[in-house]
Amino acid sequence: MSVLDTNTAIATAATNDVQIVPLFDYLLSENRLRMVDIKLAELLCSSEQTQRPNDVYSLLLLLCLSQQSQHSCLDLAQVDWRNPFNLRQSDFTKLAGIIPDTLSPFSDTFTTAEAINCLQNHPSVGEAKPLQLLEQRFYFARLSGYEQTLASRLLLMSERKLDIDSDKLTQLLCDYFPEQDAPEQGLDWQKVACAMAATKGFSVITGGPGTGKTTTVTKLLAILQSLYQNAPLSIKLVAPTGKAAARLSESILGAKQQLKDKISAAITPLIPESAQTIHRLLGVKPFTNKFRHNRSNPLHLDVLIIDEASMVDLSLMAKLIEALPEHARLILLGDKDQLASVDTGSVMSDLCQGLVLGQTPSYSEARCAELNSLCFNNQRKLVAGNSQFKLADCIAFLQHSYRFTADSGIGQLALAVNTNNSGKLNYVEQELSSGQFKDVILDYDIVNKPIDKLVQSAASKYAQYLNLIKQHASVQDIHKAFASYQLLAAVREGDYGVHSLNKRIETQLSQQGLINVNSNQRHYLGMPIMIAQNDYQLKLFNGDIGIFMHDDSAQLKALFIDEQGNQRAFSPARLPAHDTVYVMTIHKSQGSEFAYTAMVLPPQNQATAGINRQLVYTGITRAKNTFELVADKKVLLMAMNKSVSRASGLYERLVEL
Ligand SMILES: Nc1ncnc2c1ncn2[C@@H]1O[C@H](COP(=O)(O)OP(=O)(O)OP(=O)(O)O)[C@@H](O)[C@H]1O
Repeated sequence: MSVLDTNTAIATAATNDVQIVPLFDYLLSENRLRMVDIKLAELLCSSEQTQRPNDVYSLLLLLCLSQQSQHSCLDLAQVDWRNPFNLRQSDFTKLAGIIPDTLSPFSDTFTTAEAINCLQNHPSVGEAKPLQLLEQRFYFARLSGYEQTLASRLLLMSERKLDIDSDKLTQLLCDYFPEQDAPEQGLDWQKVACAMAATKGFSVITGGPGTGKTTTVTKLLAILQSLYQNAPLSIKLVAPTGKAAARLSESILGAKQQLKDKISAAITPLIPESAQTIHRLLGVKPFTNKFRHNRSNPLHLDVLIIDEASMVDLSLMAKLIEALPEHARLILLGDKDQLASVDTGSVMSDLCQGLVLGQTPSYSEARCAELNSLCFNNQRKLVAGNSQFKLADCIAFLQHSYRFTADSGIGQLALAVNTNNSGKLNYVEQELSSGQFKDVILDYDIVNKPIDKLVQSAASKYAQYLNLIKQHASVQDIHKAFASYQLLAAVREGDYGVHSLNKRIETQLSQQGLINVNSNQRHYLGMPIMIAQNDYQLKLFNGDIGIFMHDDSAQLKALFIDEQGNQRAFSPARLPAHDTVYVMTIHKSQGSEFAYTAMVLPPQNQATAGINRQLVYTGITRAKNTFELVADKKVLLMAMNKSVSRASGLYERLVEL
């Protein structure tokens, strides 16, 4: 909307039965700003020395909003000074109620340079002050501090000289990655990734689903233990959630099994099989947000592997890295294209900035020579690029999917979405209609299709675990059956949101006599729940899934399986906040996989701003064997076209000037 339109709208509205209020009062009334933001801005702008209090006050409110959207900072270069709070036409064209008096609190001629100038001169901005400015990035000091800690520690780790027997490493790489096993087209990127991670104190191994991240890291651990056989390394495996940790344990165990002919009997026991959550590794101090392990009480380990690293937020990553002993190696695993962490920051995608599918990452001349020597008998297979990013030589990108080959609809659909390629989407549709792809179901008829059909289909899948409960099957088997199917929703509210669909599925199962919902009791036999907030005392974490069953004394308990495979029972009264989970949001599904994953996107008139490429890609890549999409094609295309990123200065702190 142009400023002219807005002024016209305000003038028009003023003649009607609406009240015009100052912009910030309006934003407060709409819950877009919080009172705590206003108070903070007042506090920090109260100083006499402030030259431009009104502008700094407004900038602070923008910073608060940007932090609430999980950005690490406010990128002043990205702000539209004529409409900085992203007001819409509808904010000014109400027939009743209140409307804001202006589109922008800044003057018509205000610029980014002016914003930088007034912040630079403000007493609360600067070193050891509550606010910081780094070029055009405006920070709360805490988040700037985390970024700085992370950047400097990662750089130190990457630059540390390692004592490695290169001849032995070359031989081991040759043994674990024989030439005949390399993918037909191109380089064996898994071999390159192993060589990279073996020769640096810090490395990232990123890749889409089934590109062999776990297989590669298992080989890497075998290689590292072989290199240091005289003094075996202490290796720890972690993931951000219990579910992801359980999945990592399972995958490492599977990879070890598959590689049993390659890994020697002396090395096999030195590769850990059991992963834990990051919180468990760091040791949470009850009732605080502090950990037992920190800079002054470092962890006891030589190598740390973090899986699903895209889910780890800036603050947790910084605390984890601070708790590493100086000599430790760190390896991040994950898919850079998935949704960023629930909390502030986007560490994984920041570190993987600039990687493009089908292209060789940009490595330095010296690094290419080293890798060509270790992996390719000095043939010039890797050619140097010109990246200024100081960690470029630490980033390995796996590009060949072993799980989803060219004849897999899931892999092709994920690729179409991830690369916003509508031609590829058409190809998937054609292959589906000719019966070539058997692992995908695309249902675009969301408008005419009654929700009941979707609900019935989900209920028929959930009947399996509910029948197992009736048959008194083991808790493990019941959990396994429940996890074999999952319906994912993109939104919480509306007909196609989590709340409504959960209710409908519950009603359907109840009508079929599979569950017995009692209006006097919230919990019932067979009810699946997901924990909604961390409880460090009970060691139940956000995202953990429990199912209500009867224990030996016929008491109704929520039964969970922890990441070590042990079962844990809790009576309903002890449980932290939790929700029914026949349907979960795509956000909550991150770090999990399901044999059959169904995903529903709301129709166009209910689609919200949060539906984007990363969200849909994350949903698709949860599917192991079958993926079903129920969505209006227009909404799917709109999501593919919308890629989101978070403001952060991590990459820039690591760029060579
Ligand atoms: N070099 C390879 N040659 C043949 N098969 C492979 C190779 N690497 C991995 N695989 C197979 O591909 C499948 C996926 O591998 P893996 O689990 O290591 O991938 P991932 O990237 O960790 O997957 P996820 O998407 O679950 O994170 C496994 O069945 C594995 O055995």
